Amino acid sequence: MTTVDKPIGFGRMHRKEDARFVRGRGTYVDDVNLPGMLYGAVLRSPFAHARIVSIDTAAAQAHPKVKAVITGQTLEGLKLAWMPTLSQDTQAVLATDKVRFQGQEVAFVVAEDKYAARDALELIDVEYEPLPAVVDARRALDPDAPVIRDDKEGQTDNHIFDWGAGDEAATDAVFASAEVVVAQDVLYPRVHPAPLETCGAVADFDAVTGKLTMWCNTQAPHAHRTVYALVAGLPEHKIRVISPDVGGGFGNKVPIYPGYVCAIVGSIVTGKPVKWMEDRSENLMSTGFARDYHMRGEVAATRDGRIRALRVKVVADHGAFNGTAQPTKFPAGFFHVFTGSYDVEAAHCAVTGVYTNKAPGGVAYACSFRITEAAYLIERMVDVLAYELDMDPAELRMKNLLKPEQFPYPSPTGWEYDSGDYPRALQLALDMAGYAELRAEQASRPAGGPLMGIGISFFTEAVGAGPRKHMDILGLGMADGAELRVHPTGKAVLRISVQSQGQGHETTYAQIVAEELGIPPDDVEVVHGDTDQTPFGLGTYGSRSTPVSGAATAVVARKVRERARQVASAMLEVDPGDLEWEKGRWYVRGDHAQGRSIQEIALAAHSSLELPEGVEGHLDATTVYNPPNLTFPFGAYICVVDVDPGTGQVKVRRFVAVDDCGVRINPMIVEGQVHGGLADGIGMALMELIAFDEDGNCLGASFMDYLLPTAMECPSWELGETVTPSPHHPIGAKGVGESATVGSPAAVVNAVLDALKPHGVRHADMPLTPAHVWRAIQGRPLRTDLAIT
Ligand code: PCD
Ligand SMILES: [Cu+]
Repeated sequence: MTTVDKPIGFGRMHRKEDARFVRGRGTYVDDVNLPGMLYGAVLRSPFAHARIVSIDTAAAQAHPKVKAVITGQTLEGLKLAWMPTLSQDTQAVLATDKVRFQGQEVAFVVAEDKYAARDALELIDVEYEPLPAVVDARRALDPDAPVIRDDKEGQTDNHIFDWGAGDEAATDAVFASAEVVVAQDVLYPRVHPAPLETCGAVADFDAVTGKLTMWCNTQAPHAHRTVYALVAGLPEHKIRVISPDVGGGFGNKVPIYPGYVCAIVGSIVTGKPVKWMEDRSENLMSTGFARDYHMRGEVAATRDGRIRALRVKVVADHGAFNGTAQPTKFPAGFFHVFTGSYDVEAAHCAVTGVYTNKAPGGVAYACSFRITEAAYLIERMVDVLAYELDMDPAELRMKNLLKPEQFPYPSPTGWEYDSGDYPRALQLALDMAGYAELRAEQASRPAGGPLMGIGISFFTEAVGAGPRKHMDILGLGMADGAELRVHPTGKAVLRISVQSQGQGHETTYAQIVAEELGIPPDDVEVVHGDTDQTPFGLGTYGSRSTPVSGAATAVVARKVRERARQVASAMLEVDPGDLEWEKGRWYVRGDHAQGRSIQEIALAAHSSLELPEGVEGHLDATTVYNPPNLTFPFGAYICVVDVDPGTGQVKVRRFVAVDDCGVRINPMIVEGQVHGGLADGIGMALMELIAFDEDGNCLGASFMDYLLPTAMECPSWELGETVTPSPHHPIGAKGVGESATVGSPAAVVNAVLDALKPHGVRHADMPLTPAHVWRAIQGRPLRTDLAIT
């Protein structure tokens, strides 16, 4: 496929930011070096659960290069020992009373260089009194389970919340009369977003001006600034958060971590800038994990394969502090989109959140708040039903998919899917895969030999949070601002509140301006990631940038276009109503030659030209976009695997992915996003797992144990597309950044289990490592999340 160098608008344009990235000239947090800068390091708990008896910092303080040692006690004096989480819980910045997970922050050393800071950690003497740990979420509510959050008044167990959606009575009624009911326990194990760049910050507090400048690789600079203002009591206008180039976020860089607060305190107490960068193990052990949902799904159906109702119960492991990032009203995120892409009579889910002695998180790792868990569950359950009915999983899906004429579709759990043509996408995927031939190949395999499996998944996402009426984070509404200014010479600057972590926003947002105004994308500079330079907005996660900020960009460009019309009417001395727009130019209706380009108009807007009453001059506009609904991208995925029954080794032979994200701004970038997510899916389905032993020791704290997929595990992707524009989005686009991560794990797992069908295996949990597959074939599947089974 060809990549056009310079489309004026949508198209396969090379990424503008790559000019600096491929030359190694990006600026990441760790590239920020300030005069006199000091370095911080965190002392972490070796225990999952222990009382702190004493902390002796004298020897560390005496280290010649150490400038400060901060403990929970220091912070208590500043009322900073605890901070609010994004789920209205509290989290220890540095532990005072107890440590509650292995790797928890206990002390912070500030020194002249990073080596001295790390050395001094070993000089701190902490006396711990170990306590029994809660490791298994399903045991967290046992009456004899140790209470983890005894810091919280009135908390006498490990219960966080109960939440449900749908109509329980109606669902139970359908189940009571159903011809077929299948039930299955399904685990979505704890995984980690594992961005290549770990989390970090440089805090620079200027005692003279009282201004704090915080370089931090956050996905949500404005939200962070507001929270710092609230937590530290600093005036918000005296805080500047700069999120420079970010080496991957994947939800890991949404929360505020104790290290950030410590860097700020370190800078305040030393009067010097302080850098804190975590290492790989710290990132995997202590920052926001994802999933950890213990689900029980039930399907009620007719014998001929009509899905009638769904019932789900979930125990959600939130770790030691409820630090889940999601809109306030939704403690289980958007999990209630679990009815997926199917037309069901009734559905109900009940989710119970519990504390365990594990790192806090539950971040939306490529999943728009628990949508990945939901999509995985329903797609696994459909295959369990197919197994039970001995029906072809493609046929079963076709039979139950929503029909195009049902949109906008009100779901039984309260969503309104904006648009879709599901059968078309599934048919395209089946055709691309050559489904009938694959099944024929499978049927012709001799028994006892190598196994082959074909797995299908169909997913619907709800992305673009969100309408202010329903969605906020810590009380902050989820609308996003945009400002566009066209300079006298026709070049433009767009300022947006979202922040790219590799998605290519500097290119695609310039393309949206180009599409709407006809200014070449190279002439549009996109400014983001700096709270002093950009309008307020909640940041990039949940694939919300295109649905919200992309819409804001189109709207603000259209406002500028209307301003340009007024100026053009003065230039051409005609009524504005007699002007017609074509990309980049206003012209007189009926006289195409009489017109002015957007660049000519920009110059005139800054000139001495007499402008009509009420037109102020210059060419700029601002807007705040509050989306009317989320957007609902969808897709059909087919995975083909070969399984060696002797070793349990799985090889992904082919992967067909048909995605519909509405109008594509830059198809090349969209395909790159899909490639990344498909690799993610293979990783989670086959390799990735943060496991714990019975004492709560984290067993996956390096890339030797936490296995990431590489090109070796990935086939050459086969991509297809359909385009169903979002009816409420100004350019018809839907988010896509997370689609493939949401949709692909089920396709891989369904393929492996399809291969194991001759061995009578109906279900096995991720990750399907060789050992686990081999045991499943022997009829002895493992609990994958615990090393103790
Ligand atoms: N239709 C359409 C859509 C879209 N697009 C494009 O694509 C991209 C993406 O988008 P979206 O979907 O809107 O998304 P955003 O918001 O931007 O982003 C976010 C996402 O993104 C993804 N992807 C990526 N990539 C990279 N490179 N890196 C990173 O980090 C990342 N991450 C991941 C995640 S996870 Mo979360 O945070 O968990 O919630 S969420 C997420 C951008 O550029 C845009 O513009 C286009 O073109 N078209
Ligand atoms: Cu931050």
